[in-house]
Formats: sequence, C-alpha cells, structure tokens
Amino acid sequence: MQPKLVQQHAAVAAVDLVKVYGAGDTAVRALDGVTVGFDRGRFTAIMGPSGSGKSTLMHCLAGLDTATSGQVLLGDTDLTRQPDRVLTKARRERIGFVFQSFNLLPQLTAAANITLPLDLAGLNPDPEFFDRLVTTLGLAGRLTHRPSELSGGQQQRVALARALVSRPEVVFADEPTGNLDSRSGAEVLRLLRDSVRDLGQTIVMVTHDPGAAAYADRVVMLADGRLAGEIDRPDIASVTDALQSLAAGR
Ligand SMILES: Nc1ncnc2c1ncn2[C@@H]1O[C@H](COP(=O)(O)OP(=O)(O)OP(=O)(O)O)[C@@H](O)[C@H]1O
Repeated sequence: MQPKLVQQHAAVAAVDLVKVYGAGDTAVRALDGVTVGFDRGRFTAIMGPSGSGKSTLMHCLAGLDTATSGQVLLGDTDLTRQPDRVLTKARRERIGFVFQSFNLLPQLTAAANITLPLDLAGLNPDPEFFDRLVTTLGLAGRLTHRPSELSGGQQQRVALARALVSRPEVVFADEPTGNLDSRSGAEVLRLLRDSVRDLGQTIVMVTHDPGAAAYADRVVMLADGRLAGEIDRPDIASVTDALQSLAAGR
C-alpha cells in the first residue's frame, strides 16, 4: 500500500518499518518492512504467533523503541526523526498506555495515579471529563484508595482512566487482560470498546487471545515480522481460523 494512503485516515502508521536486533550472524529481523495504518476512532488488535513482532511493532509505534529503518507517523509527526526530548513529550501528551501489569504507583491514590501523566506535563485535568471517566469506569467510590486496596480489575480500570484522561491521539494496550480473571477481563475489554464508540478514542491492542481480539473493529495479523492479513469486524471463529492457518503455514 502507498504510504500516503496508509497515512490519510491513520492516527498512527508504520511505513516500511524494519527493526533488526543485534548484528551479524545473530541478527534478528523482528520487523521486516511493515506498512500499516491504524484508523482514527477505531479499535485494532495486533495478533500473530509468538515471536512474530507484535510487541516490537507496538513499541516502535509508541516511540518506546527506535526502528532500524522506515517511518512511524503519529499524525503528521515522524517519530523516527525526533530527538529524545520530543519523543518523551509525545509519549506523555499524545499517547496513552495500558500494560498487562497495570504499572500503577503503589504510594499514590487512584485519583493521583489517574492524573499523573497530566501532572507530569504540567496540565490540569478537565474536571467534567475526569468525572465522566471515573463514573463510566465505576471508580467514583474508589478514588482515595491505593492500588493495594483495589482488585486487579479495578487497578486495570484505574490504568485505563490514566490512559484516557488526557484524550490522547492513540491508546496502546499491551495484553491488557493478561493478568485478569475472565469476568474482569471482559469488563475491561467492554470499557476499551466503549471508549472507542463513545469518546472516539483510537486504540491499538496487542493480544494472544481471540476472545479479546473479537472486541476490536479490526485485527491485523503478523507473521515473521511481516503483515500476514487482516480481519474486519472479527469474531472469535474468524480470528481462531486465521491464527490456525498461520500456524499451519497456509
Ligand atoms: N531485545 C531484543 N533483542 C534481541 N531479539 C529480540 C529482542 N526483542 C525481541 N527480539 C526478537 O524479535 C522477534 C520478535 O519479538 P516480539 O517480542 O516483537 O514478538 P511477539 O510477537 O510480541 O512475541 P510474543 O507473542 O511471544 O510476545 C523475536 O524473534 C524475538 O526473539
């Protein structure tokens, strides 16, 4: 696909992205020329076999890792051409993160964890949006609690509020339900989907779980560091079939 076409509706895009770890005989080509756009206001899941490059792609898209060649476009900004201080600012102000391990600060209350990225950027939360977010996420009665006083599902909802509160251009979610029981996991996935539907949020999620991917609007498949197909409006059966075909080398 032409880079211009990929970029047009994309909140974030990779253009001919290559990532090589190491050098010489032991070099690993984790990304081997990936061109893909992630549309604004959509929920996309990245899937593929273990070692296919999912985490590497997400880390490069989020400016957490540098690519060997190619471009990462966040809106009109080419992240691959920016000095560290610009990358740090972009990560803080334009991108939200949700990790498998929640990554909350144990000494801070839920409310302080949620507003931390804004505090670090010297910005104030929009009080109306903050209230709407914590009410929607079922956290209104938990704001003074510390992470150790919250269940896993509640901690992940705090992490989700933290990712959404600045209305970032993209939220990256890395196996966000990996540490949750199936009920709490389903709740977090519903909330991710609702934030796309109700707030117009753009979400890119890496997952191994076809059940989680079925909440997305689109699934992008990777194999051996390359794009290996995509599914529009996925369901569990179509995702499982595609993964099985990849595993069988078809
Ligand atoms: N820091 C690193 N140094 C060397 N090789 C690496 C490094 N990180 C990843 N790799 C290699 O790059 C390839 C892609 O890894 P990556 O973690 O992106 O895959 P993945 O699809 O996310 O895998 P998984 O589903 O197992 O998490 C793998 O072969 C991996 O071993």
